[in-house]
Amino acid sequence: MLLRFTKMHGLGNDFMVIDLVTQHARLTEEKIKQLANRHFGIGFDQLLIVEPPSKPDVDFKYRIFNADGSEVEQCGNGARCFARFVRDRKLTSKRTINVETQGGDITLIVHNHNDVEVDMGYPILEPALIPFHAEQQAITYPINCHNQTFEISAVSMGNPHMVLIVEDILQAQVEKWGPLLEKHESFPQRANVGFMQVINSQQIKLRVFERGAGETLACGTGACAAVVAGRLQNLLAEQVQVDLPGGSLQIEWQGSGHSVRMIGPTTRVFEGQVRI
Ligand SMILES: N[C@H](CCC[C@H](N)C(=O)O)C(=O)O
Repeated sequence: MLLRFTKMHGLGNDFMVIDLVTQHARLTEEKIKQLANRHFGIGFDQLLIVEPPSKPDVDFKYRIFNADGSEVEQCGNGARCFARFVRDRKLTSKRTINVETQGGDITLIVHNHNDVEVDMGYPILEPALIPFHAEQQAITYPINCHNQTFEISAVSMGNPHMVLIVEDILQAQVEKWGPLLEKHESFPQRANVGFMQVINSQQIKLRVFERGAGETLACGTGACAAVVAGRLQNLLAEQVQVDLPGGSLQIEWQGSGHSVRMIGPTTRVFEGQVRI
């Protein structure tokens, strides 16, 4: 069968977006990995799937699969593209869209044709819920990896993140430590690994080695997790500009008891059809 899709990105974190509201298909893990392949398939960091809601009070179900085929709980850059997609495809005319994800319900607010704001929900710091092997909240917490000790912060935005502070983002050995830390045994469901350089209390630079996708040009949940980790170490203000290799996101977190809000752009690259 032929499946329609849209190729999109959020600051270079790129997605294949499929509407399974008006189309029907069952995609296996193997098929997803094939579609993700940048030489033999469409190529993407994540596959985003739009499904009808499975409960009241939400407009859609939002499912996310990494390039390695693993289904995951949350994708921040993808959430912005999701909002643009469902409006462009006339699946809704709403500007405030509630979606359910495995990582919890989030609210998407379409301000204009480009920028979308996302209420990403509350950060999760309880180790058992991240999940992370520690007795208490891990801000910061020493972990050993191949005889090197890292002071990390463990934060979930519905998906697990570890955040570590570096002096110079350009000197950070992301390609060496990213794959090792992603699979560190203290994160039983693996982790997204954020390397954060604090420029000042309102600006950071961030690189993220993503679980199941490798280093991406941007990571929305990673930006949220980094701001939470920085604020809890009294390094950051409530509103932070997060400079990623693909561009900048505005993140706001007023502190515990508040959800994390993200604003950033969305880009539609092309429409396509693929035989599956
Ligand atoms: N790799 C992530 C999912 C995608 C997150 C990222 N692309 C974002 O914008 O939040 C994970 O395995 O939890």
